[in-house]
Amino acid sequence: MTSPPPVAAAASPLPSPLVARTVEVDDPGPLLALLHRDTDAVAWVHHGDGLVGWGRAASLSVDGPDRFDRAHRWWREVTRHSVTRDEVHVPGSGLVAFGSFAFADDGRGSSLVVPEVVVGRRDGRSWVTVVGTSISSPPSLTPTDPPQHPHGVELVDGSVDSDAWQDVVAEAVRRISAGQLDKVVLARDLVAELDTPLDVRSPLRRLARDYPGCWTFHVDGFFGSTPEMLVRLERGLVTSRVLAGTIRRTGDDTRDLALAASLARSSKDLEEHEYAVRSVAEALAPHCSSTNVPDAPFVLHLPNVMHLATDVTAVLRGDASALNLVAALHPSAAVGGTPTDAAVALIAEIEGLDRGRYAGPVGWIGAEGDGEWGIGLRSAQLEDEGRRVRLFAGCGIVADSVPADELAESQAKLVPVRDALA
Ligand SMILES: C=C(O[C@H]1C=CC=C(C(=O)O)[C@@H]1O)C(=O)O
Repeated sequence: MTSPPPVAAAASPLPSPLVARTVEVDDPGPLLALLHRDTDAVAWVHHGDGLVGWGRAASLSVDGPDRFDRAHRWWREVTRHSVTRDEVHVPGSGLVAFGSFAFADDGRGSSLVVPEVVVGRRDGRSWVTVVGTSISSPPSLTPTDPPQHPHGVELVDGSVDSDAWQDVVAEAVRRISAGQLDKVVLARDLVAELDTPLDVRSPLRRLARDYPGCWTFHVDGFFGSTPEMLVRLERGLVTSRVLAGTIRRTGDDTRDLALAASLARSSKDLEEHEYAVRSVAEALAPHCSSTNVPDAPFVLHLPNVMHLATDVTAVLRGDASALNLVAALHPSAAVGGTPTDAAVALIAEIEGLDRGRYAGPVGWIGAEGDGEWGIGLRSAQLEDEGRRVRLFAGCGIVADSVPADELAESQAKLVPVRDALA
């Protein structure tokens, strides 16, 4: 397929009009197996369904406090000037953009990408969308060469070592006890040094296999498998899966059930969770009606940890897009804290980590404004052309938090990506 020149960036003129065509295809098999190495591969996969894509028909780099609004405006212009023929008409067919955004207002690396080819599957239907400046035929969809698995991986401390990180947590507990704030989420990183550049398809496949109930993603060297859905907007229905409050699994089912029950009763975890749910419900309120927030959380079982979880649902009022909702919701108290401003300021003051896109929104948006945006957790960032991978994990800190327990919890949250690189 011929590649139109990439059209770019915040300050540049709008991209030339795009032509998108979606056709239904036979089931192409595992979506991640269609990705080539060294392409602009993007992925968003959940229980085998989802979207993968490659190539760049258009893209936007956008940083700063108004990154979501600018991305929304750019996308609205791109879609307004595009011509789409969509024979499938399901969420994710037609023109879509993938994106990931920095956690912090001064963070870097936020972008939206419109791939040249997107392959999707949902509820037994599969499709391919081809995007360019003229109509092109869909490519044949066959599994590519298998990825090379990483070897010679060495894990070293990241920005703050584990002892120093416990001191940071203790400082946060002091600030909370002094009444400066109620909750703050503090993160740490580990660095994996590799002998040869990472073929990101390898950890992606492992993550999708081992964490099928999470959303396995990749955009521009940022990848992971997140259990937390910041917001999904589908035909006017808004859903958000809020997670906060964690207990590690032991691998013994009977013991894990007892731990799940203790998590559901833990006042420390319930408090942490309540802040996160409230932040989401309050952020959705101006955009939604009929918001439903269950009275009590359920326990979400993942292979490495269990979380307190609440599924918030609402009906969209007005014409907000998924990116507008992302702008309203980020950072929720699952990754920032309560109150938000005090928590974000404390993170910047004491965390000692450049989060990059960790804990920022990652997902996709369709031409009508529908989309799915997770929180970029259980995630990692490729650096030095894939010779280095930075892994991230964070924990909600409240007045009763114990630094050593938080360190152990962060280690459990690093397991998905660590194992995927093993
Ligand atoms: C910040 C992270 O997790 C959040 C989501 C679920 C549970 C959390 C917790 O119990 O602290 C965190 O709020 C992370 O995985 O890096």
